[in-house]
Amino acid sequence: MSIKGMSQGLLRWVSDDQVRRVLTWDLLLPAVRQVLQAFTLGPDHCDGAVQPLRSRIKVNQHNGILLTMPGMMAGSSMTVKILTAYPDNSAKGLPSHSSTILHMDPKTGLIEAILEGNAITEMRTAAASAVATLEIMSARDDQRRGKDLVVAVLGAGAQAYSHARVMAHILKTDKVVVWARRTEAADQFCQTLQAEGIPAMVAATVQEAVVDADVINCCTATSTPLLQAAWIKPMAHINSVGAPHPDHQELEEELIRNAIVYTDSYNSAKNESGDVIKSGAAVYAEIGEILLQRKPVLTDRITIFKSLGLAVEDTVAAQLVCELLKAEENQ
Ligand SMILES: NC(=O)C1=CN([C@@H]2O[C@H](COP(=O)(O)OP(=O)(O)OC[C@H]3O[C@@H](n4cnc5c(N)ncnc54)[C@H](O)[C@@H]3O)[C@@H](O)[C@H]2O)C=CC1
Ligand SMILES: O=C([O-])C1=[NH+]CCC1
Repeated sequence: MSIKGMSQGLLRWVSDDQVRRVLTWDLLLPAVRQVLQAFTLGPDHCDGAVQPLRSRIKVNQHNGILLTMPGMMAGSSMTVKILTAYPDNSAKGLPSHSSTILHMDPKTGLIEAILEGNAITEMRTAAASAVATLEIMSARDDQRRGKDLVVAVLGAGAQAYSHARVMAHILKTDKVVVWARRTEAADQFCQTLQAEGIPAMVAATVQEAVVDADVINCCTATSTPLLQAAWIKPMAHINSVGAPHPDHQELEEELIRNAIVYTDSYNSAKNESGDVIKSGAAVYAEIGEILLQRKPVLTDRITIFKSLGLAVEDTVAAQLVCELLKAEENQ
């Protein structure tokens, strides 16, 4: 849909449904791979991304958080995402996260599009986990010897769904084990995945879900550690997307301290990740450094991708969606 806007011409309005219709993993994964590298290259490189640490307002009265996330890709596209996270909303039947992305033309500064940001947030976060997983698990190929992988997904919210879907898309798996606090939510999640042809099954406990897993996706809104070292196979890989706040944790301290820790952004990890800050764990590399071959992939222990979320992931996803919609209109 378009509306007459301040930008003289037509201002595009893009809904989450439109994003879900046009954005595919095959288009998004290479774009997110590129943006993880651009982020590591940084603002002084001609192909680099510009992204300050996001601003964060705690709404203490209502247990909420307001994040503003500006980002620019090498002078070619820029966005600001405004996102609120209100975990208590779920009990009221409201979405826990709500976001909008303003997409601007860097040549003029004019706003070209306003996008609902929920579908993009779900998909680009899962895409970043997928890029990290592929990079790390392909370095582990020897240990797997071509066997199907067991995938675990913890949580049954927006991120859990997108992570289950992207993992089934990128990995050879015959078992996706899901766990959620509420049994009905886990059952519903499992049935939805099965209907999409994903071999899902429900586990009764976190331990049961992760004990045989090669790839674990921790996608809950917990603020206290959920995942324990003793339950996890020595060569497992963990994508940890929850606990993106300095006072939240989803990983037992011993687990993250003894693992090889990758992240999307050192700056975000040291300022925003309770898992990193409270445990004092060392972060080995940004995934961008691995993709740029600045550091080797280390896999001799449990590996963790600690994801905080990059504004420039939203930038490239929004840009891609706008291009796809324009192309559709010009057909
Ligand atoms: N790293 C990143 O880029 C991003 C991270 N996030 C974070 O990922 C997490 C999940 O996000 P969404 O799926 O969008 O949220 P959601 O509200 O849709 O789902 C949250 C899930 O966690 C479960 N949960 C809540 N408290 C729990 C607890 N104490 N123990 C176990 N399970 C619990 C809920 O029952 C639900 O299944 C949140 O912490 C969110 O802030 C969200 C977007 C991007
Ligand atoms: O990057 C993102 O959009 C978010 N990270 C944590 C909550 C939302």
